Amino acid sequence: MTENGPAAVDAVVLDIEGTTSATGFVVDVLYPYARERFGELLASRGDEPAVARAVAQVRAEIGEPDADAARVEKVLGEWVDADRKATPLKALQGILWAEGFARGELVSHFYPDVIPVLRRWHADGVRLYVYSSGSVSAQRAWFKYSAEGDLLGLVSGLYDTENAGPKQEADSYRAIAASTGIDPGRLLFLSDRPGELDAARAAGWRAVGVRRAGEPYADADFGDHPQAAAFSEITLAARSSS
Ligand SMILES: CSCCC(=O)C(=O)COP(=O)(O)O
Ligand SMILES: [Mg+2]
Repeated sequence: MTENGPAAVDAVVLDIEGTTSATGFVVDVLYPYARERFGELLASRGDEPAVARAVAQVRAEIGEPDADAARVEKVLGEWVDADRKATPLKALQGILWAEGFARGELVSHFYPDVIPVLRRWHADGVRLYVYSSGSVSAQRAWFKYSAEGDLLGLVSGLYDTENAGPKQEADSYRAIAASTGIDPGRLLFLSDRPGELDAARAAGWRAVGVRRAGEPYADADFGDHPQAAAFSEITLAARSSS
């Protein structure tokens, strides 16, 4: 499909799960990796500022200010089972995943069509950003430890629900646009979830639904959003210096 908006695209903002990468990998590999390590993290590293902060957020969210480590671990497990994109869960997962990637125990997954297109867009001067429910720390590791090596040089910035806000709210996209300094109409968001596409468009962005066979949202109603089954189907309008 061709992205035929009124102006050229200056930057593409990428969702990860279901868009650049397989949900199956996240659910079957990453989730168990973190889940097996929550107990040890909470028991032995609870004083680390990032851990303590996330634990406080979990306690606040469940309305149990005195919840002990075992109770917090149980809640985290329930959130994983429900695939809740809760910010403190993502923060704790991100700590463990980043360490696993750095140790060589994890290698990120990208669909085969993605990296060649990201390299081409980057070479063409299109800026690339990430906006995922996965924490910034997890995103950094995801792009650094891919099967094709370190891809962080392609990426100009990383956004998550902590620094930008929930992915189904237009204000989050307004905040990202302001942070990048790019006109919203020249930002293109790629995502597998119609609710995220709706929010981006409500903020004045362009949006394309990435609808990959076998992904959980492949059969969802994408309304009138343009759609693509792979990045190779997305052609950005020619850019000019004006
Ligand atoms: C490296 S991000 C790990 C994936 C994850 O936990 C997640 O929630 C991704 O959700 P997305 O917003 O990218 O669909
Ligand atoms: Mg997604």
